[in-house]
Amino acid sequence: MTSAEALSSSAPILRFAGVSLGYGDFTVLRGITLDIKPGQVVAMMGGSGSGKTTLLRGATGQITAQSGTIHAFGEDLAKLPPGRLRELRQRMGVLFQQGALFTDLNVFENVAFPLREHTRMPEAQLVQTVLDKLDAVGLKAAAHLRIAEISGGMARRVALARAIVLEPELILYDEPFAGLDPISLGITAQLIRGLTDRLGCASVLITHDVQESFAIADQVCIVGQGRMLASGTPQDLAASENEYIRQFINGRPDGPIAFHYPATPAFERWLKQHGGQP
Ligand SMILES: Nc1ncnc2c1ncn2[C@@H]1O[C@H](COP(=O)(O)OP(=O)(O)OP(=O)(O)O)[C@@H](O)[C@H]1O
Repeated sequence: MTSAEALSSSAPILRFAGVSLGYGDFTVLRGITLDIKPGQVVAMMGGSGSGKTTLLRGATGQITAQSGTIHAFGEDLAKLPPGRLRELRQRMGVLFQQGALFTDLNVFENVAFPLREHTRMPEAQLVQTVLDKLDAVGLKAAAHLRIAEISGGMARRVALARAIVLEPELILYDEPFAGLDPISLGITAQLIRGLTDRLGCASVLITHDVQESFAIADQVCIVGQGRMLASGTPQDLAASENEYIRQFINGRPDGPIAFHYPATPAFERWLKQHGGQP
């Protein structure tokens, strides 16, 4: 069997089937169907407020589907008792835009933190595991530094090492490239691809960066207008004739992507209460 065949035959880590997601009576996204398999890097793209973060919240079970089903590791997230959901979440690494490192701990202890919290790993093994993960992000020799002593780009990489220290099967990245200089951006993209291949995990990234994500992704999904507008390989999307996709890829300000935030039922109620004109 080739690796491509192995990939296509393996069970999905994450499966969205006809999913609607939203908050209260406001539906952000409808009809989302998506399979993410081990070893895949999937880029989630879309305009501001299109629902990318909402999709991640659905994947971690933070919000439940308004309709349809979301399975992670083969389990229906809506049917799991809270304890079981917590166990599943331990198989996911989440990297938020603000890495939120502990400023009172050094680099090493920041990465060691999840191991100390969730495992009883002997100290010698823990030291080696943490150094290995720091090595994977190129920061082994920074282990002893305080967080105040490292740069913003380094802090991102420490947060990445911490997100992978429990060897998650699914890693969710919220805008991993935001605010990085072009070199750090390329390094981070290659790191995400390399870690996905090395750990055999799946990586889902929310990103606005067309160039870097197209360079490393197996699959790109574009959300907008309350649905999944397109999904396919970077090559498929680059060749698309669809206006929205073209506008998105080329970053043009004019086109079908709306500038105005759409009115929601909650806004209509608020406006009425305040006597504003629609
Ligand atoms: N906790 C919440 N309660 C109610 N509405 C929310 C909540 N979080 C997000 N929304 C709404 O859901 C919609 C999608 O937001 P989301 O954060 O998923 O967008 P996004 O694509 O990640 O945007 P951006 O790229 O600007 O971060 C927006 O209209 C937003 O106002």
